[in-house]
Amino acid sequence: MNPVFKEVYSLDKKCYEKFNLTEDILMEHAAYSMALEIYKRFPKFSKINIVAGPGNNGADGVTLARILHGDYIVNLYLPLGAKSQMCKLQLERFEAVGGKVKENCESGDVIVDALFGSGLKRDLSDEIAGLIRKMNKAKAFKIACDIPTGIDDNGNLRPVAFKADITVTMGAEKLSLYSDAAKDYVGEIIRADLGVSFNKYKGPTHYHVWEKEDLILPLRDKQNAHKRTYGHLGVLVGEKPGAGIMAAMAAFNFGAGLVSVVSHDDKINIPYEIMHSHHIQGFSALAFGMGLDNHFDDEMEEILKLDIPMVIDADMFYRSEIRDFLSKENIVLTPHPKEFAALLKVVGMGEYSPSDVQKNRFYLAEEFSKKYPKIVLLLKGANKIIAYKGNLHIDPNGSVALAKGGSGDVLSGMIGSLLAQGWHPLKATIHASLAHSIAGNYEPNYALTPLKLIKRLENLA
Ligand SMILES: NC(=O)C1=CN([C@@H]2O[C@H](COP(=O)(O)OP(=O)(O)OC[C@H]3O[C@@H](n4cnc5c(N)ncnc54)[C@H](O)[C@@H]3O)[C@@H](O)[C@H]2O)[C@@H](O)CC1
Ligand SMILES: Nc1ncnc2c1ncn2[C@@H]1O[C@H](COP(=O)(O)OP(=O)(O)O)[C@@H](O)[C@H]1O
Ligand SMILES: [K+]
Repeated sequence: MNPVFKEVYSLDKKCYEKFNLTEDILMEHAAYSMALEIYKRFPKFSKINIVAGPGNNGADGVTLARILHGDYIVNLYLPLGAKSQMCKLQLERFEAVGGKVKENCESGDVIVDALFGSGLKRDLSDEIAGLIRKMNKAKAFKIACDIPTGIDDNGNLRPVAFKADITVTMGAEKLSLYSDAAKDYVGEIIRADLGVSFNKYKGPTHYHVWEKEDLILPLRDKQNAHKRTYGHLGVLVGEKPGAGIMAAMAAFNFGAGLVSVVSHDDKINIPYEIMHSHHIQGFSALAFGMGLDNHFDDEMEEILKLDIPMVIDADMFYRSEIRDFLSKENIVLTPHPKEFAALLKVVGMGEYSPSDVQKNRFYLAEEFSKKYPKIVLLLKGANKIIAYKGNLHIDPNGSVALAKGGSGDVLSGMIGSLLAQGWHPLKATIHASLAHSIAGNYEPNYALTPLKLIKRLENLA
């Protein structure tokens, strides 16, 4: 688990004021970290193109040009000139070691984007947007300095962005690098430490990114147990029975001792290992909403009174009864962006389109979580966001192979399974999410199906 930050200006400031470091020292470390990535990957005298902007992101790029000059063929291009004091100073130093600024972005083995970083304030001009498109088309290894140019503080594109193979991010990882929109642009994210240990540099934060290595599986650690030791999940099945049945199958494969589907349809076809119940009593956790439509409306009051953990999904976010569940303990909600927009409307938090939700994922998840601190919210997407008590936990480990009908039903079943096994709702949601993401990394990436995904839960240990 790694802390991430909305901004690092305050952390840089601490370096100057508390640790008596200077901008020059921080910048030297920033540039040297990029140089190391080039030394590691490319032989001497490879051709390195550095496109630098007018501010301190550009200054990082010019510093890199000076470090590499003599070992590599360095082409430094400054389409907007040098404006900040540091950028001008670094340019003098580059020229002092014999470097010459080029008139154009040339072809080469590496392109470094040091145009704009955390100072990007408005949409890029047509000229710079065109330059970035050209850089993206080049057949070169692409390095973004701090943040790929064009990605703003919220992780949105303005209106294009540099498509990096690696992003060397300065001081600490920024939240904006983990938006869904940024996922196709950041490449591998590498943190550069700026002259002090990260443990000294970092500060308190509400944002954390979870890594594959953090996964905890529901491995059984004793022999003296029986099926009820591992809980009994009930899954309500309604209009589209497949959704609930897949959730039930996922829950059984992820360790629940017993799984029942609750359905009023006597002819429903369910796998042999899953039980069929007509009643909503007797479970240690409940999962519902997937394919439910308006079924179980007569029983909703009885469901509300149950004192067991619940994972609620899909169709429930369009129903006004959802409001009653938000003051309960041990509730997990798993909307995708369109369902989250519906939920925000139902609870009176505003009218948003799914694309508004995507543009403001972090903000809206955080606001919802502050308003409903008892609820664990999992907002689905390319990078899943799990919000609890105003803190955001991000799971960026999933792949596009999961973009298939039924993937979300499997996730709800997995969360329900851990809830039934007695896990705290936050822990259940984070680790079900990680397991779902890891199992969802499948090649070829068009061929994953929910049943394969469920089967792959067997190979995570
Ligand atoms: N302590 C520091 O200040 C450090 C800064 N570092 C680097 O400095 C960067 C931040 O530097 P700055 O604050 O100078 O910001 P940037 O270099 O990202 O951009 C600032 C400049 O771009 C202009 N600008 C903003 N949006 C524009 C647009 N759409 N079109 C044209 N011009 C635009 C601004 O007016 C300003 O001149 C970081 O991303 C990082 O790379 C690192 O060297 C580490 C230390
Ligand atoms: N591009 C993607 N990259 C990573 N994960 C994805 C991507 N698209 C979808 N997912 C994941 O797949 C699941 C899809 O859920 P959902 O949209 O509810 O599907 P369904 O309702 O059909 O089961 C979510 O967990 C989501 O985070
Ligand atoms: K950049």
